[in-house]
Amino acid sequence: MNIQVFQSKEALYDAVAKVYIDRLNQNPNLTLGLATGTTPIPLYKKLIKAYQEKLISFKGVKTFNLDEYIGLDESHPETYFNFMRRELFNHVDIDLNQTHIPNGRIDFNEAMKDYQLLLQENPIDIQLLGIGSNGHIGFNEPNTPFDSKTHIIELALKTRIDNSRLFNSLDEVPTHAITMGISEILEAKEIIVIATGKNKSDAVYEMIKGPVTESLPASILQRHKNVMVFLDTDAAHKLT
Ligand SMILES: O=P(O)(O)OC[C@H]1O[C@](O)(CO)[C@@H](O)[C@@H]1O
Repeated sequence: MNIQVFQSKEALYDAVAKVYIDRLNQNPNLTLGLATGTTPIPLYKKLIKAYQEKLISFKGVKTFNLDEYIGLDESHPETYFNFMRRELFNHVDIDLNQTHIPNGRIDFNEAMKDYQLLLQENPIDIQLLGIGSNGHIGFNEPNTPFDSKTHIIELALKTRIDNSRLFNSLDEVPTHAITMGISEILEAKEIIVIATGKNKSDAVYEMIKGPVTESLPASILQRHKNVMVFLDTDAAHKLT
């Protein structure tokens, strides 16, 4: 793992954005694995700015998101479908037909099989990951098998509590989600993990220094050959 710690979030997100700008200039037809949550928002803002400054284009880019809630109305602002349009897709020149998000509103078996097949056919060049405070990646909660493919998961109470800040109440946070599986995440040629804030420091420590165990899903990243981890000093504070 290549681990970088930054004194400011500004410097951290500038560094991550630079990686994307460089990679997109090398290959304008990248297949990107994208993430939601609070963590990637500053990166998406920087990529929108880079697009506006004509440093990058998304015309040839394909995207695959990690996950989607189950049970939210399609007009709900917290569906990851709506999140991605609001935070990135509506502001750049991406072809929306080339953007993919697991579908939380159709028959579960169909949704899982469709996404598994799509991922098999479209190898991901760079997978972006945040990390849950319990070590989840995508919505692969603790004790998800490392060999899992896209599946339906019951969200951990910790995750629902963490994410309740974005809803009116804990009751409104969905109990289930559809998520890319861990084995599919590991297929990406390159993985970029971003973590900021003290509430991620335990999970970050276990991801990097802990044993590789299904009880801390992000620990499997120790076995991937090409992982870059971008941390602020709060998220990194247990490491030294
Ligand atoms: O970035 P946040 O909001 O702390 O969320 C952590 C992780 O949990 C998820 O929301 C679940 O996939 C990820 O998208 C995110 O990386």
